[in-house]
Amino acid sequence: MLVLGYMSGTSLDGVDAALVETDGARIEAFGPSFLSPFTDSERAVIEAGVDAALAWNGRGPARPSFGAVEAVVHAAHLRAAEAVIAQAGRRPELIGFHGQTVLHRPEQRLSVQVGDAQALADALGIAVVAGMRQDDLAAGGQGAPLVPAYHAALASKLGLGAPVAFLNLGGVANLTFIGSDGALIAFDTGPANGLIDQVVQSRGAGRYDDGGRFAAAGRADAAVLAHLLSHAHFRGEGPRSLDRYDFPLDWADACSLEDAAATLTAFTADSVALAAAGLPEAPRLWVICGGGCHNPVLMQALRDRLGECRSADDFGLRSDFVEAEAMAFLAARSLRGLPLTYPGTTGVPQPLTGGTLWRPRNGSWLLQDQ
Ligand SMILES: Nc1ncnc2c1ncn2[C@@H]1O[C@H](COP(=O)(O)OP(=O)(O)OP(=O)(O)O)[C@@H](O)[C@H]1O
Ligand SMILES: CC(=O)N[C@H]1[C@@H]2OC[C@@H](O2)[C@@H](O)[C@@H]1O[C@H](C)C(=O)O
Repeated sequence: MLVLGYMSGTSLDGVDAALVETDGARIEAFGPSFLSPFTDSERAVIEAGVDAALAWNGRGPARPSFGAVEAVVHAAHLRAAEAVIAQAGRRPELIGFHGQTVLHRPEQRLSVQVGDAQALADALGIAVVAGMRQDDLAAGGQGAPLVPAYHAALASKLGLGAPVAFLNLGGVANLTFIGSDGALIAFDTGPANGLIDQVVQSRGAGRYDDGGRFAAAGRADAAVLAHLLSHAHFRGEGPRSLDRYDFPLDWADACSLEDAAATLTAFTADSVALAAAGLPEAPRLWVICGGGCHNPVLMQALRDRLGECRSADDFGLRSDFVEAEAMAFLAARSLRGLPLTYPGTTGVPQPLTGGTLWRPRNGSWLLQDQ
């Protein structure tokens, strides 16, 4: 069936939408994709929601209202749907909806994605699967990362020999390892671009380190790097999944933009290398997805530490839409009751399905037999 997957990631650039033809077991074909960018005022609304969520932190006083964020998220998803449906000339039968993460606190069994799945189903007249992190958290998993099942399906579709790793470089970096015995291991390795973006934005120098030009002109500060790498996460004491806001940035005020960018680029690469060192086998190939694969300085830093690293685009994939495609694939799995998460991915005790199905109250429900 044709499924529309959505992802609005932690970098707050916009909503990614991608169509995938899938039965939830195999990827049959890729349909059109579209990034619906947030306007500056929409992004400001989401940032205010993230700030409110961080101040609340999952503990009293009362949970803040995310109504304004919900409205912005909803509008951007409708724009994205309109674009991909027009390109495909066909309507999807199902939607996988992630929503906008404003807070991720797995130790409190809490991960907050803002969005109104019922409103989306009603507006588009298409059934929506949402809340794919929630059953996993309730069962003692981390609720993230969710994409490994899709990475495994991609590895199989492309015939990539194991051991192989996928690395997503968004705000946070998450890795999926597929071992030669078929083992699936996944976790967030540390930051990817989120901290770099924060420093660049705080200096009024754009939204991100375009092409890695600031990092290329700076020098990594070894003392700061050692301090950052002493974080509990890298001693295996932290959770397997991270929030974009989990690492300190106070030190950056004392650095030039270039040196801060160089230090943070090295931090991302070093934290992936630390994760790689703990894997049961060294991957013979790293497939890199997410916005970070457009940063040649970061890609070179990874190659220096890991060996063969290739952008997902080199395999005919769409590096910027892998997460959105994954949400489509997972929605189809959810509908069939197939596992979304595994002990080796989120730490859930057994392979577990998840997600809630929201049928449109006013439109045609195309999957009536399910
Ligand atoms: N040309 C480029 N040069 C350098 N960095 C880039 C470039 N293009 C994108 N990026 C980086 O990629 C980021 C966006 O990546 P992506 O869209 O994968 O993140 P996300 O999906 O929002 O985050 P997450 O996966 O953590 O939820 C940008 O914020 C920027 O840091
Ligand atoms: C809570 C949350 O939204 N986490 C994101 C974020 O972005 C990258 C990394 O951190 C990953 O854990 C996750 O997204 C993808 C889709 C995942 O769950 O696999």
